[in-house]
Amino acid sequence: MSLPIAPTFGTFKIPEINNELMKNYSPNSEERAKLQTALNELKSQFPIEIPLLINGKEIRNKKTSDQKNPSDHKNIVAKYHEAEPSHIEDAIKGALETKSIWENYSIKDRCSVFLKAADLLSGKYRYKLMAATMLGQGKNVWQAEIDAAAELIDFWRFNAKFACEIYQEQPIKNSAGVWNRIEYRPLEGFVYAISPFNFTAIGGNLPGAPALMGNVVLWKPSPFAVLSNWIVLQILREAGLPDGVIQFIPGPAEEITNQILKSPSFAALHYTGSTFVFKKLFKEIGNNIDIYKSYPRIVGETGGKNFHIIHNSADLNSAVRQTIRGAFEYQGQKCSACSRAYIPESLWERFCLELRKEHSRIKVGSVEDFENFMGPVIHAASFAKIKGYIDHASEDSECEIIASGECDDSKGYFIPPTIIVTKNPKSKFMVEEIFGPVLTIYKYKDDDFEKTLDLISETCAYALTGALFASDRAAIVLGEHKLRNAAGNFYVNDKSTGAVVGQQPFGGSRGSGTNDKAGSHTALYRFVSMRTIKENFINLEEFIYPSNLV
Ligand SMILES: NC(=O)c1ccc[n+]([C@@H]2O[C@H](COP(=O)([O-])OP(=O)(O)OC[C@H]3O[C@@H](n4cnc5c(N)ncnc54)[C@H](O)[C@@H]3O)[C@@H](O)[C@H]2O)c1
Ligand SMILES: N[C@@H](CCC=O)C(=O)O
Repeated sequence: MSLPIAPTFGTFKIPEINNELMKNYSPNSEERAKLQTALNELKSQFPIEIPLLINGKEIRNKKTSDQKNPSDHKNIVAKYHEAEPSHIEDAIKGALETKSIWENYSIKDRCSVFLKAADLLSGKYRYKLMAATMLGQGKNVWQAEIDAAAELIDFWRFNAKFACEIYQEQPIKNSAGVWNRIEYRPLEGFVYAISPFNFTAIGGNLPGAPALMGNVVLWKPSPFAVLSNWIVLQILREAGLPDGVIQFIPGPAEEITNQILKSPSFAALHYTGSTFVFKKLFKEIGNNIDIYKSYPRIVGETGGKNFHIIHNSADLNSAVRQTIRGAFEYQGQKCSACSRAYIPESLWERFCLELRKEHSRIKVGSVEDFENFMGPVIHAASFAKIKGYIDHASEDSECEIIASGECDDSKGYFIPPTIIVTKNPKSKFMVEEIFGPVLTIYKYKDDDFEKTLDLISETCAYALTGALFASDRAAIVLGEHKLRNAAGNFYVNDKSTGAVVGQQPFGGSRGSGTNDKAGSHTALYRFVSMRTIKENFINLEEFIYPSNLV
């Protein structure tokens, strides 16, 4: 393809951007019927073969791996081809060649690709991508709608708006005879995006956001989300994304990453996943620093140990229901999931009673049965890890399990929603990210509300999300103040999950990430390198300053 030197005769204004309207999938609704058809169609094609995509070419390698349906692990959703070193080499070379083409697309053209992709997803591909997310990643209908439809559409549309606003941000002063300008250059080199299994939207955003800003990207999807991520890429291609802008390279994470991080042209990491892996990559990038042409940007959103604190002035019924949603939706596999809760002594009996009552209404099972509030956890290792925590709690003298059920992996990886009461606020159940449907609660004395706020902030290494439930304004003021650094997303009388793009920019600090806020201007700034241009219109006729005169 030749270089599209396309002058734009105008400064264009992006169409008005709003959040995608959620569909509700109630019985007999049109959307429920369409989703059911998409599920049937997709299942009839299993296992779907997924190639690598490098420079627009689909590559089928001898080495493949399977992505399983976590609701029914004998059911293979996809067989995906794995990248080898020669593919990574080609992907880097091809991306760097494409760079000079893509970065010459105007912002209008780059935005148009993503806005069109959002419209394709809102209509033509909505149910297909939801079906892939349900069957491949174990989300029920509601969770799939939130993620694979609404959130990804919002990421693409709002990022386009933010990008246009960033471009408009220009120096506020010009001296006489001078025009100062700021250019938002894409990074020199390529961006490496590594995405997690748990959000199809994050899969689409990690390579999408840097690409929108004019970068070329190598994208390594999670092995447990390859199918949905592949469909995301097809949508972007249909929307006009040129070949080579996003190279799709599933495969062995460590080998692929080691090779990529040794390239002198590595310019940025856009990562979402566990804290452990992110720290490892951060160190590796540091160790390789002399190799790189520029200092790489490192953007990482990682784990959480998110809290709910209930003040004795809270609306108890609402706090209980928000806690059920926050802790157990998508089986607690949101980085934002509530996994520790602090309840005042005066509300303890009623809170526990209500919590158990609501817990008994939770249905767990295959995501194809729309009645189920919870589906499976993602894979066998996750099942074993979470079950290990529950087994441990059942033997721990400081713990009591007040609600649970049978862990059953005979067909799918099903873990019951589990509520543990602990006497030890620093026990592993209050400190470690379990990433499953396990909520641990701790009783505090009403008079110790302030001390409990300090305890929450000091308990663990994470600071992603948290929620305070209270009607007493003084308690809200105190909580907001004392928990300032305990969560990057802080909610008052709402659950710890469910950030919406354009409304609650998302991310945490401390061990939870670099807090660059997915779905915001800030995240996009990380993928540009500003150039200041000063143009002088007045010729200099004398170099001596008045102060040099005697
Ligand atoms: N803060 C956020 O915004 C956010 C959002 C979603 C998920 N998460 C976190 O992600 C985790 C769950 O997702 P997951 O199970 O996919 O995480 P994970 O860390 O197992 O995997 C994330 C990605 O890293 C890759 N990876 C694994 N080992 C690697 C290595 N040695 N080198 C390079 N890449 C490697 C994986 O293949 C995957 O693509 C949780 O900790 C959760 O809190 C955080
Ligand atoms: N942004 C999502 C969480 C993403 C992490 O898994 C939320 O706010 O619940």
